[in-house]
Amino acid sequence: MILDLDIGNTLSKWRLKDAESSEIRSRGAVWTREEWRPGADIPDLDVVEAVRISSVARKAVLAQTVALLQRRVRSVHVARSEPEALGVSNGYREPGKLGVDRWLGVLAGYQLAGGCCTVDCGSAITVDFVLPGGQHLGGYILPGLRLMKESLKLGTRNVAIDPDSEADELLVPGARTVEAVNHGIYMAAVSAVNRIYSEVCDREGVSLPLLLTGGDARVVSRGVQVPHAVWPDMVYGGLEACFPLTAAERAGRMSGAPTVPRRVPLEKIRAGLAFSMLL
Ligand SMILES: Nc1ncnc2c1ncn2[C@@H]1O[C@H](COP(=O)(O)OP(=O)(O)OP(=O)(O)O)[C@@H](O)[C@H]1O
Ligand SMILES: CC(C)(CO)[C@@H](O)C(=O)NCCC(=O)O
Ligand SMILES: [K+]
Repeated sequence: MILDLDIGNTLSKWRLKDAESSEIRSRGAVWTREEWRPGADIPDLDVVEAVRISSVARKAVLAQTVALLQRRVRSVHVARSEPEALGVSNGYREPGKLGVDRWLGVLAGYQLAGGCCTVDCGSAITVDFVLPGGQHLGGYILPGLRLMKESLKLGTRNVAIDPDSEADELLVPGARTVEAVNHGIYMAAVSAVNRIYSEVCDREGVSLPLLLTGGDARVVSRGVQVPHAVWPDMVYGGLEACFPLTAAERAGRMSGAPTVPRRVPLEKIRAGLAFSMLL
């Protein structure tokens, strides 16, 4: 089995992938913490022959995790943001400073769709762009839905946005504090994603496929106007592309990759942008 680990600021997600069949056998998530000890909610390391890790947690968390895993597993691969990989050129002035989850998302997106816009809706919402020739432009980082809510301190932190709500319900004016907060932060997130996407496509003169991932991707997706795909395993896809271990991975196939969303004509994106700028 291959253990893929995506250590975020809040949650550490894992999945076990069968090295022979390429099937995903199990998945889980635990709070990110210093010690990643096997136990409840953590996979059995006896069946693991290789580990691939993406981590944006503090250095100590990664160091402890790697030390623990190296005692039990033969090969442990840790992804890093590089100046260049798999045809993509990192847009950061200091490439190593780009969050590796963003870098892996961009690599997966580029392998799937060529030039694209990748959005990760986690603790932070990040939006990244890579052009059809492989130039990554950099991107945007904004607070995620939960962070926005917690920062308001209005006693609403425990009332999450129902992930099954329709965008229409979430965008109307709230008639109670909890609604005003939930609808406000939802409006902030989806407006930002719509605007950033249109703005950058307009500036670069290209209509790019849009890909969403992260814990809040499904709910944000409902408020995104352009055709797009939700790809829960996008960061894992980047790990597969960087460290291909199975036959399917070596052939360039990533587990759970969606079909590439339909490209909207650039004129339509520009018309939408012009309209929103009139308001
Ligand atoms: N069980 C859960 N626990 C915590 N947050 C959850 C859960 N399910 C969904 N979420 C939502 O997912 C978001 C967290 O997203 P995600 O799981 O992508 O990761 P993260 O660990 O915060 O990632 P990163 O720190 O890399 O942004 C939160 O804003 C929250 O609204
Ligand atoms: C922005 C987050 C927290 C999103 O997970 C992560 O990608 C990160 O810690 N990035 C480092 C800063 C940067 O990407 O510029
Ligand atoms: K993440």
